[in-house]
Amino acid sequence: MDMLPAVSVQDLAVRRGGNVVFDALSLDVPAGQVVGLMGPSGSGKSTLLRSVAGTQKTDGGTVTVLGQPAGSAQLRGRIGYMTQAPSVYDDLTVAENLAYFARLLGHGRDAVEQAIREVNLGPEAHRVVSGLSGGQRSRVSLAAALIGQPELLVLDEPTVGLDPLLRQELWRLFAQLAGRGTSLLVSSHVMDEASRCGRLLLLHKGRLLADLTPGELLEQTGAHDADRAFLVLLGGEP
Ligand SMILES: Nc1ncnc2c1ncn2[C@@H]1O[C@H](COP(=O)(O)OP(=O)(O)OP(=O)(O)O)[C@@H](O)[C@H]1O
Repeated sequence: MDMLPAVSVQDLAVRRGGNVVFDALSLDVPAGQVVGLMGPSGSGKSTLLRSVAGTQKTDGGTVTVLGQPAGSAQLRGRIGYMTQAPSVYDDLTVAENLAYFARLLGHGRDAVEQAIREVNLGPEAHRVVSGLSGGQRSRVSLAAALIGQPELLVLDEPTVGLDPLLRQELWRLFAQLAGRGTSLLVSSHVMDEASRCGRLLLLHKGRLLADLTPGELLEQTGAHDADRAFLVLLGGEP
């Protein structure tokens, strides 16, 4: 059965501070999968995620999210968005932060407890955020995005600063969420995370360089790992 894409971007144009980030970017994010948005620093990943979340001023084209224009009020509570910089309150505990975000969305204590469990922050639940490590703080932001089990998760480099074990746990969680039907758009510039995704969108200088599965990426480039494959696509050395 063909499902509507979770996100459809058509001819998107975005300028930021006088820089043209996208001039006519078009792509689809299939529903119910972990879709990796990969690309080097400055390729436009965060700008695309902001456009999907509805927080980016755009200069042309359309971004349709779960059948609605990006940023529309009907999408509130249907999307969880985690920005690159932790966006939680330093002077509150983990649980207090999440209770606050849950209240905004009309959810109760169960939703808070579930989000804390999913990111493995149980032992830190009653610690003040300012006293947590960088990786723990980014997991608090992730937990905030997970509250209420949104249909689409838009996650900007959620595994930055995490040790390999935690990264592995989070990718497992993403796969579980997709198994339940959640759509995930996850950015990363760590190419070895590409193999964890169901599908990959590779951005380079504001253009879509490839839209394929991790298997197709290796097959089409003849490379043994995603890092090399990306270089091959860029026209560099295999
Ligand atoms: N506030 C800003 N003002 C001007 N230009 C910006 C601004 N933010 C981003 N840009 C430019 O937009 C382009 C895309 O940036 P973006 O942050 O989307 O890339 P990215 O792929 O997410 O990078 P990274 O992996 O380093 O986070 C870059 O050329 C960047 O310099």
